Amino acid sequence: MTAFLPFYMPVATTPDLFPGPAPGERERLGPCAFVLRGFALPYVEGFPPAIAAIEAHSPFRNMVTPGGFAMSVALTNCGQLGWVTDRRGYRYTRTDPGNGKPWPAMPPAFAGLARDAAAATGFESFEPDACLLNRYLPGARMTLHQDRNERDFGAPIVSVSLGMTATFLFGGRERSDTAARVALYHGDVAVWGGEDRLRYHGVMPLKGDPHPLLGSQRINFTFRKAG
Ligand SMILES: O=C(O)CCC(=O)C(=O)O
Ligand SMILES: [Fe+2]
Repeated sequence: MTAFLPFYMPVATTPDLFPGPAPGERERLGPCAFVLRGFALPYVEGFPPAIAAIEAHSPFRNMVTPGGFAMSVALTNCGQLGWVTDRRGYRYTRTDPGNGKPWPAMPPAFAGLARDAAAATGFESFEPDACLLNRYLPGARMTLHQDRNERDFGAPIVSVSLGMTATFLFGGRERSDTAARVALYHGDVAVWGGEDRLRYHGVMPLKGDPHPLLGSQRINFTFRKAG
């Protein structure tokens, strides 16, 4: 079980604007799964305008699952491929089904963050072609699932958290495996790949205090090599 212990235990939390473990810490969730605390912080200054530009082109929307339920998380995409769901299933598309146009380009700063986080956890030359943006308002959640609509499971998943703190669930290869609960704070980056690539994961209903910069929401970017 040692592989599932964090490299470093969290240190005292900062009581003010940015709660949670100190930036720079690395926690290990599995042999090839990590949380890099605060890794995104040096990159995020230009992110709010970039998100606004993506949103102006391809708004966040609550898509419907194949089972007919509207997701509580609202999503949009940037990059060559975008993840979508409707009654026909889950898949990647080159165009936004809302407007028929290609998804907005992935800003170079987003791709740079994804590459650097992947390299920092041993996944060299990660070139994401898809960036899913998830917006959680209080109460929104993501049930346990595997990310398995990508063509090649050789590339990792790089997942960036911004805004309100979330409780991330990181389970095993089977849906019934017990999931670890990991608080993800503004600026944290989770990376999982290799033998951990198909681990079940999800997010508990969002609750708690608004974030000083982003208010009452959490935005998650999930970078993938989909095509
Ligand atoms: O919001 C998160 O942290 C996880 C998102 C996720 O698992 C997904 O979009 O597939
Ligand atoms: Fe996922």
